[in-house]
Amino acid sequence: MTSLATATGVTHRYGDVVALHDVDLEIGEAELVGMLGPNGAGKSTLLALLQGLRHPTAGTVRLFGGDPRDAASRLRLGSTPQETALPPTLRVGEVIDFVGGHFVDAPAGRVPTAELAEEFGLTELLRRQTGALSGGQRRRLSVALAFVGRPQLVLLDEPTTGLDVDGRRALWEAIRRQHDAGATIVVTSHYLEEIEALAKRVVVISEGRVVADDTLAAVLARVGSRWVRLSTPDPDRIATLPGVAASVPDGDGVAFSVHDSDAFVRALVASGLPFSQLQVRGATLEEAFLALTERSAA
Ligand SMILES: Nc1ncnc2c1ncn2[C@@H]1O[C@H](COP(=O)(O)OP(=O)(O)OP(=O)(O)O)[C@@H](O)[C@H]1O
Repeated sequence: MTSLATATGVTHRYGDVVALHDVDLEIGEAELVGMLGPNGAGKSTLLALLQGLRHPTAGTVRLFGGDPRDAASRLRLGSTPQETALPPTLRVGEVIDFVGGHFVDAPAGRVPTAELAEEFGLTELLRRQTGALSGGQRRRLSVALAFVGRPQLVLLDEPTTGLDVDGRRALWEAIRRQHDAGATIVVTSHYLEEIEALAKRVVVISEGRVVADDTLAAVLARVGSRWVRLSTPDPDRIATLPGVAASVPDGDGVAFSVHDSDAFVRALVASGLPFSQLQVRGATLEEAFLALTERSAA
């Protein structure tokens, strides 16, 4: 795997606040990495270090093999911070031209304005001043700008915050297309379904530490429990079967949290207790996220 960005033994302090503590992270070519963590976990700080906006208190950060503070190391990097200020009197097309102008001599050149606008659903807005855009339209433009220099690595900090459901899905599609076309992407989000929809690898950060870094499937499997949902007139007796950790009402049925769903189903059948419409499912990313972040905070 070719490494595009690495953090090795990185600690970052803001005065007394330790925002990151001994973090290791490697972003390889062609990855689409989802970064999750509660508010204040350290995600934005890590992205700021990877793009040379901050320098670690301890440890090493490399971008394309160089120091991210050197402009030359950042030529193949695109990013959208959590908040962007756009010049309000410039038109959308002018802003794209302006930012794109920085990349005309970049190794891969720049994406033509019309093409970028088409990709991010901005074509109808090219002549509109950015001050007259809605919050969602501004966000779409900010994300589009990250891609104007045909970057090899793109860091997106909460790209879809403030977008409605359609806007969010449209942006996911655009991000996926950019990834399929070769871009390596790191995306932070508070929307777990966004990470589930986009990411192949999930990095969970809690209180400045990486508490999970694995494939989405492996992170889900880290939560050892499964849910067995069924309809029954006798939920209380089923809840006393061996291996049941919890039971909660679920629609017109009951969901039982168990560690070994096969053993539970065998015990259920052997018990002779009545049931119907049995379904088994694994943990959701939300459950995995809560379990991982609670465990690290404990
Ligand atoms: N400029 C700063 N000065 C002082 N403390 C800061 C600064 N920036 C961040 N912090 C602190 O560092 C910690 C990590 O913040 P960071 O913004 O990296 O978290 P985050 O995971 O991106 O959070 P969120 O999901 O809320 O955006 C927090 O405790 C935050 O208050």
